[in-house]
Amino acid sequence: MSLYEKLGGEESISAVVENFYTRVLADDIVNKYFANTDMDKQRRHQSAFISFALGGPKQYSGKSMEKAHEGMNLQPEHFNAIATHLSAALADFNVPQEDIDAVINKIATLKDAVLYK
Ligand code: HEM
Repeated sequence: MSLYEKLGGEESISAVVENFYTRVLADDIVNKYFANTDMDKQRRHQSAFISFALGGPKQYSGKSMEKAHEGMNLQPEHFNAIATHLSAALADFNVPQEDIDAVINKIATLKDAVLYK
């Protein structure tokens, strides 16, 4: 069973995304990047992406990771902050640590695509 299914599907994923974004927007290391972002649009994108990262049915059809982060020159500290907030959000929903580790490992495969663009 995928982690997506374990969490209970789309509704739970939306709640995780909501929790995740509350954390991101409260964090001065990363929140400045979202100052001019339409957060509803961003949430939809992230929701689709996270569904994919957790093994859900939704296909992400947005921009490539390189294009999505072009001009931001993101650094490892930003990536780590985002990963930490995602971990904490999943922990809030009682996701077991080994499942959280698997999600973070999957997300980490995108590091090169996202950083220094
Ligand atoms: C594996 C890590 C990451 C993933 C999977 C990811 C995923 C995404 C996706 C799917 C989008 C939407 C692209 C679109 O508009 O179609 C996006 C946009 C964005 N990401 Fe990330 N992201 C990651 C890391 C980061 C980090 C570390 C930051 C740093 C703060 C960041 C900041 C942003 C911002 C600000 C936008 C919106 C740009 C705009 O206003 O259009 N992302 N990201």
